[in-house]
Amino acid sequence: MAAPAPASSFATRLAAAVDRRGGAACVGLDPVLEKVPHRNGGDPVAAIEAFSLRVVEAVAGLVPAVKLQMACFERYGSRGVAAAERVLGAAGEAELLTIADAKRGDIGVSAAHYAAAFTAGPLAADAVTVSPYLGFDTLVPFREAAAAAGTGVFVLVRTSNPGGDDLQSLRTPGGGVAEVVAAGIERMNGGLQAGEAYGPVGAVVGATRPAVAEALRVRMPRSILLVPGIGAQGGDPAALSALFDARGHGALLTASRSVIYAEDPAEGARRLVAAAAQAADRG
Ligand SMILES: O=C(O)c1cc(=O)[nH]c(=O)n1[C@@H]1O[C@H](COP(=O)(O)O)[C@@H](O)[C@H]1O
Repeated sequence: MAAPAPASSFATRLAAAVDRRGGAACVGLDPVLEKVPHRNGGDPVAAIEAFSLRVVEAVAGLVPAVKLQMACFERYGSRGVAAAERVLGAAGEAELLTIADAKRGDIGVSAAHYAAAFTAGPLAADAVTVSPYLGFDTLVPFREAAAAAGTGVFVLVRTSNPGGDDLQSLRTPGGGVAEVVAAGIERMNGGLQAGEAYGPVGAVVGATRPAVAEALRVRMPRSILLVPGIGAQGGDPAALSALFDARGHGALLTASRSVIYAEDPAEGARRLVAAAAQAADRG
């Protein structure tokens, strides 16, 4: 028997959340012990968890989504992962959509297990980030798990870091590497459900190269773009208008350090939402 269809897709829930909060902004939870103000008696996991929960509380009701940087939790082993589970749970309860920024990428059965980890069970999130460099077949388990669960997958296409050029801009007979990845993602979103503008397979496109991001938008009309690189990395939200559709959907601007370490993270979140709303308005 076929699995029951999910109640609603990630794209639908994200669009509703963006409309509710007024802008397509995501706060990145990247807690780094040396930067968190309270050390919880020297227990690093307790400190980063408490900090993350405070940020979740501060930004709930203001932004549509949060993105948990799994590395910041996994480095502490099982206790860190347990903390990530609790932070994801708290964010979900606060009606924030959650993105597990895990950047996974592996073959066959390993990919299926990674996909299961982030769509069901204690680490389940509304979306997960993945790397495409082992080939498109490795993305299929993520797409299938996401389509079945009503969640999303964000594939790295053009990253925001300076070294993103090293591989992603290499030329191939089929175009630049990022364009080849974009074409593969576009194929994977084929067959949208009725009334849906975007499929379950989204793309990570850095804000630090707005013209490149714009060109990639055109190549992936059915992908939600997750856009890091504003704030601490210097990207300008005003340069990203073309990534949004006429309804202000289709892209999600994400920033971590500039919000969570702001004197008032709630104010940082409000500013981020306003910047995203302004960018989308001009789109
Ligand atoms: O996948 C990501 O989220 C990501 C992709 C990318 O191209 N660049 C990028 O910065 N990120 C992540 O986005 C966050 C950026 O943090 P800030 O620079 O502090 O806003 C970090 O968690 C990065 O790992």
